[in-house]
Order: sequence, then C-alpha cells, then structure tokens
Amino acid sequence: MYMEITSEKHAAIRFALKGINVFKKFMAEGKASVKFQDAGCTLFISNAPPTNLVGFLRTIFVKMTGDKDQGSSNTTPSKQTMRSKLLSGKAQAFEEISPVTVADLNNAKKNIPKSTLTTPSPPSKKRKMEDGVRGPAPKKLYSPSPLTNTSSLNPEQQRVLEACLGGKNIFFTGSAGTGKSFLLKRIVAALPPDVTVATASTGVAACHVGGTTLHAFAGIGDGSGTLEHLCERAMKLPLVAQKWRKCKHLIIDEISMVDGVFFEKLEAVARHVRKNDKPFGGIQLILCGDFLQLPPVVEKGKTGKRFCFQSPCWDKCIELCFELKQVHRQKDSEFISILNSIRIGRVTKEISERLTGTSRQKIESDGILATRLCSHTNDSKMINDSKLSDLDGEEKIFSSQDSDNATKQLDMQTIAPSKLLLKVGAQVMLLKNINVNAGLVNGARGVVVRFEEGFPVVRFKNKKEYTARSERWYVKNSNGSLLCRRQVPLNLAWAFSIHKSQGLTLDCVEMSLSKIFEAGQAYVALSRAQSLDTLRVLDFDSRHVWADPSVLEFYQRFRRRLQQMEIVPLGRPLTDKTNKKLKLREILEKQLRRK
Ligand SMILES: Nc1ncnc2c1ncn2[C@@H]1O[C@H](COP(=O)(O)OP(=O)(O)OP(=O)(O)O)[C@@H](O)[C@H]1O
Ligand SMILES: [Mg+2]
Repeated sequence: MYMEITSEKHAAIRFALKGINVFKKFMAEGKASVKFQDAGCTLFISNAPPTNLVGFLRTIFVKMTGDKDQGSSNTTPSKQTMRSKLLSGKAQAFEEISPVTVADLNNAKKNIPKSTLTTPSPPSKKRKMEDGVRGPAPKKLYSPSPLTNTSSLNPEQQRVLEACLGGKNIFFTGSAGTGKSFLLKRIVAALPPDVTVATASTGVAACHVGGTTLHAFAGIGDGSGTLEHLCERAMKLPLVAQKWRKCKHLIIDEISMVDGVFFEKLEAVARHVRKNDKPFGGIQLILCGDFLQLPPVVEKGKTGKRFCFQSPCWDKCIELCFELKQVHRQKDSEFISILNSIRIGRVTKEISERLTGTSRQKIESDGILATRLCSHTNDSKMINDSKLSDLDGEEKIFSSQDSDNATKQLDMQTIAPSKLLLKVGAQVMLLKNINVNAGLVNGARGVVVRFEEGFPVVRFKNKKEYTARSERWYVKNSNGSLLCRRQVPLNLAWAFSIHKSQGLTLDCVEMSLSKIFEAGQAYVALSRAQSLDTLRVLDFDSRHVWADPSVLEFYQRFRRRLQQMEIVPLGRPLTDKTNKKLKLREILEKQLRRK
C-alpha cells in the first residue's frame, strides 16, 4: 500500500504506507500530518473539509489494520503474490485506489487492540465513571463517538448538503426541529475550514453550530451609520477587510433574527471590500432559519425592512431554496400537527383544549422540576435568583476561566455563564453534549445532588448521574483568533427566557404565555418541548399566538415558487441529470424574479 501525492507542478510522488505516524489532534480544524518514517518526510494537510479528512484517515487506518489479518505485520504494505495478480484478471500495471470494503472493516475490527480505538485525551479531561455513565473523553476517531450525534442525514437534508457543495447560494427553512442546525453543522464540516465562516444571529445559536455571531464576524458594529461610513470602517480595519476577502462560504443560522437593513448593508460592504460586484462580493451564502420563529429585535419606533427577505438584495443573493419537512425533535404526530398550526397563528378549539389540558399535568420526576420559559429575560433571572436563595445549604461559586480580557465577549457569545452559583437541590440544565448515547445532551434537565472534589454531581431526568467538570467553549475573535471559556457545563434552569431558548431542545418545560410580545414567540416556546407529556402550559389563550402577516405572505410566495420549481424528486442523489435540472430550476427562478 502506498500514498500517491500529485500536484500541478510536480510529478506524482509515492510513499509506502509503512511505519507511518499520524498526528490528528486538529482534525476538526481540517489539519493533520502523516510522517513517513522510512522516507524521512512528513505530509502536512491543512484546510481540508473535516468530514473528508476524517474519512481519509479512517481509510488509511482501516486498510492498514485490516491488512494484519493477511499475514503481514501491522505496518507492512500488503504484497500480492504473482499468482493472485495473474488470477485477478487485471493487467499487471493496473492500479486502483482501493476503497474500504466491509471485509476490510471486519478485519480491522478484529485486529485493533482496544487502546488504539481511542485517542488519548489530556489529563484534565479524564472523567470518572459513575453509574455506568461514561464521561465525555476520550474522543473516538474510528468508531462512532458517544459525544457526537452520528445519525445520518435524511434524503431532504442530504439534498441541501449536495446543493451547498455544488457552490450555490442557498436558503433552507423548515419548522422548528426539522434539523436545520443539525444539517448546518454537517455542511460546515464538509467545507474547507480556512475559507468557511459559520455564524448565527445570536450568541446561543452561534454556540450551537460552533461558530461566531454574525455581528462579530462582520466588523461593522451594529450597522448603524451610513453605508459609506461602514464601508470605510471595514476597509480601514485591516483584520476585518482581510476576513471578508478570505471568506468563500458564509453560513448564517437563525437568519430570521437578522435585521433586514443590517443584511442589506452587509451585502454592500462585502461587495465593496472584496471589490467584486457579484451579490455578497461573490461569497457563497448558506442561510437557514424559520421566519415564523422569533423576528429581529428592533429598537422601538424603528420602521422599515425588518426581515431579510424584505430587502431587495435577498432575491439577488439567493439562488436555491429548500424546505425541510420531517420533524425530528418531536415524535408524536398529534403534537407535531398542533405545532404546525400554532406556527402559522392558527388555533382551533381542539388545539386550545389540548394545550389547556396540560396545565395540571405532572411532568416532574425524581426532584427535577420543569423549566419555566419566560417571555422577559428579567423574569427568568428573578425566578432563578430567588429559588436559589430559598435553598438551604452552602452556596458554591464557579467562576469561568476566560482568555485575556474576553469575558464580556464570551458572555455574549457562549451559553456558559461567567459566574455560576450552585447549591445542593439547584435545578440545572446541561449546556453541552457530553454523551449523546447516555442522554447527556445540551438542554438535558437535572438537579444537583451533591458536590464531589469541589464539582457538582447532577442527577438527570433519565436517572443518570454525572460529575460536571470544566468544559471548554471556543469562539472566534474579530481578528480570527480563538477565545476560550472554561466553565462547568451547567446553568440554573428553574427559568429561561424564550429568546435564549430558541434553537434548543428541552426535556421538561412549562410556560406562561400571558406576557408574550412578539409574533412567533409562543411557537418558539412550545416547540422546545419534545412531547405533550413533558410540557405544561399554565395559561393558554389563543390571543397569545399570532404570526407576522408579512412572513405568512413570504412563505406563500416561497411555497408557490418551490411547487413550480420542484422538479428534483426527494431522496435521490444528485446525478448529472439532476444537476442539469437544478440549473434549469435556477434559470426558471431567475426568470420568475425578473417578472
Ligand atoms: N437526520 C437526523 N437524524 C436524527 N436526528 C436528527 C436529524 N436531524 C435532526 N435531528 C435531531 O433533531 C433535533 C432538532 O434538530 P435541530 O435543533 O437541528 O432543529 P432545528 O430545525 O434547527 O430547530 P429550531 O428551528 O428549533 O432551531 C436535534 O436533537 C437533532 O439532533
Ligand atoms: Mg436550529
């Protein structure tokens, strides 16, 4: 076995896959190196789409490990005998890149000692095993990791991913829980990291997709001031201009909360800085969100284009649109259909009765109380503070360790608080995926049962116990460097604001909707719940549910357009034929826009 490296300028070079050392710690950032000990040289890989890189390294690993079974040593390339070569029916000079087969995988599995299956983690990350729940580390590379959700994309998600990889400017939408953010993470991992910027309109949502806020990336403050002034500002700051020029793929989650005027200015700044007249200066845009959820926060009295789609540049920028239809967050079809009605502001008598009927149901278990979702942030803070002070027992303070002078920025961009006060009995929520298989996921609800070695031990709804040690959150600074916060992955969870809950999945939740003040706010709150059995609406009233008429109109137009253009059947991979159809669809969309 050998690796062949080709480049435009040089002839192909081959290195035997023998005695190699692979350094893969920064694989998630698209970087790795392979040291060929015999040849005395190292191959450095950078800016590789992480999904491809993992696939590549996994192939090498499986091939080399599986090879052991055929009588050669672990690192010796397989030597085909002359007899088998002759019998193979292929010309002797014929060589092919050999894919990983099921037989290779099975061979590899048989031969891999347990210790090589996992990559050792730094000592700080070593966790205790409690109640059979594995701690988060170590990271597994060659078998599904409990840390990550390895579920595969469904056909409609797959189709969006393929369109993104085809370089199109895309907007995809879908109701709450259809896996928009889940898909977005896969899209990010399939693009070259150095030129891909993952952002979201809010800090919490940015954290969810492992990116930064759109404002932090754009470098034009809150976008106030004239366009000339903003262009000048972006050009003047070398790091900002450099970021805009380097970016080839800009990804924005929760696009519904991006202000229309800000979006328009951003588009113009991108063209100006990049000296390119194409929409967004030729950057590939991948936008996702649900306009029937929370709208942008705008100052009182401010009028004009509130939503991005109201800006004329929206139609110029977006080449293809998709709608995800399959809901993953909820399984119960009755609840899904109630939510779909609420989403468009439609409340029937039956829906009203069904939701009112939840007001007395008992959703607490084992001392874990429901999280109250509040329409106003101050209310949620007050509830958490007073409930904590009501508890007896010693209060423990957990202060975050932050990169220099970055506490304010990290407060805005990460979900973890800089200061967390806890007592035994405190209701908490997990802020990170610790072990997906064990149900220790972002949003899981639990209660602090004791402190051990200074760390809180939390019992979750599924009865699992977990000692919460420090985790890390990374965000990108405006100059591209990484900022880090270390904190225990918990927050108080007697109450949460609806705005902060957007994008989350919550497993035990109650709400009072009487002070709702935004279109879509009740829908966001209700759609955080996973089922009607884990939800309690204290005071349901149909007057608290409404959808913005301009958004409804936008979706009507959007659907009509999708119906007219829906010529790619769902569930099929994009072949050359479907690619041609996509082109046709694009031309039709352009014609429609002109009309
Ligand atoms: N293809 C899939 N297979 C299995 N689970 C999935 C799939 N897609 C999404 N999910 C799961 O469904 C849940 C909701 O997904 P996600 O948060 O991405 O939805 P969303 O559309 O972004 O929702 P929201 O509009 O509320 O932000 C998550 O727990 C996610 O892991
Ligand atoms: Mg989301």
